[in-house]
Amino acid sequence: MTKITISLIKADVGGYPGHCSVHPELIKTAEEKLEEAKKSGCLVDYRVMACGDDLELLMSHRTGCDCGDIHGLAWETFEAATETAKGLKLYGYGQDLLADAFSGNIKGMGPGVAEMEITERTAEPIIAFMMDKTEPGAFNLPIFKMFADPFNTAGLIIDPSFHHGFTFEVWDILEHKKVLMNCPEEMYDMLALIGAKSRYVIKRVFAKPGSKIPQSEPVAVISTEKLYQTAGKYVGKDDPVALVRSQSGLPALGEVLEPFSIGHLVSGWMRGSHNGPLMPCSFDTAHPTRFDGPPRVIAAGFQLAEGKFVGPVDLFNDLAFDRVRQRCLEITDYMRAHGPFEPHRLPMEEMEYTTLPHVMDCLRDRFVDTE
Ligand SMILES: O=C(COP(=O)(O)O)[C@@H](O)[C@H](O)[C@H](O)COP(=O)(O)O
Ligand SMILES: [Mg+2]
Ligand SMILES: [Mg+2]
Ligand SMILES: [Mg+2]
Repeated sequence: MTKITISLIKADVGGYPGHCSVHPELIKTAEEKLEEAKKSGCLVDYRVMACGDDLELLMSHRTGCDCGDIHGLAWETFEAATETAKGLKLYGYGQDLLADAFSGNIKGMGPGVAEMEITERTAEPIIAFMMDKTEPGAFNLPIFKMFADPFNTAGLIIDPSFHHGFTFEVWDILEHKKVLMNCPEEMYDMLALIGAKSRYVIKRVFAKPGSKIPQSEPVAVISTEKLYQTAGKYVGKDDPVALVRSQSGLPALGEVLEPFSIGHLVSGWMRGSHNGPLMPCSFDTAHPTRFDGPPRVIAAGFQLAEGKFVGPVDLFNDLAFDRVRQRCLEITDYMRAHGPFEPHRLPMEEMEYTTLPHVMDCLRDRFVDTE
């Protein structure tokens, strides 16, 4: 059977008001471009979604990962949406389009990319996670819990088809290196890395030998693009996305969603410079307003049908997540009370890529030696 590729490519091409949400006209522009591509046979299917001020293009096609045509289509779609944003004088139009022209692969040009080429199973549940006002490392804890924590995923204990665990591909995003680590065998070593979430990020998860899923195909993939590395300065947060497959030899849907019941602390929020709780929310409430936050995550659930998307179901639009939302609001009050003090504000090393160094530059000459 021909494989299908799922590409989730996102960019902030303008918000309204400020960095709060995506205007419906941008969604319409993107849908028109992708509908054309579907009619021409370039795409099998697509959905356009939004989280905060980020425009999210979910596409299925048969041309594999890193395909120039698909990345070019995403780039052109973001350019068209930028024109719409410009016309409406939306805030920061074209914000994440850091390159002047498309050059074959959208990676390193500003947008975030999560792509997987898979053999579609008889029934293929897939979840697209989209975050705003945070960075790729925000996925480390939930992805770890889904695929490696038996207190989260009962299947690791009781389902023989994945009792042997999973393999994680971890990237060092500063040194541009990667390593494959097996869980549970190397769990403690892996946690030593991925606990440092601003540097080491989980890029992919693979099934192990003996699984129902081919080992060469990822079961989860996360966007790891760091905008400041492309732009050389702070131009907004990376606002990552992820694709996760589920059920039948993989964590069940409920095991995939369970890690988001914590409201774990992530960095981002106001000016990309603060720690705060990641709040799971419905599509309709993914508009970060309080202190430009708190950081949000939405989950869109689909079944694949020969590459077509059946869905989405707005998975966090469920009262079962009300209590975590309440807890996130309490944590928000508590963290906000710290104002400019750490650990609400990020530590100095992580402020290096924000606008704070410019303020520090002005103070430099005033310092004299202590005794
Ligand atoms: O982090 C933020 C935006 O991130 P985003 O665009 O979602 O990646 C915001 O908090 C802005 O940094 C803040 O609103 C200030 O924005 P500017 O006035 O500098 O554009
Ligand atoms: Mg923005
Ligand atoms: Mg954003
Ligand atoms: Mg951003």
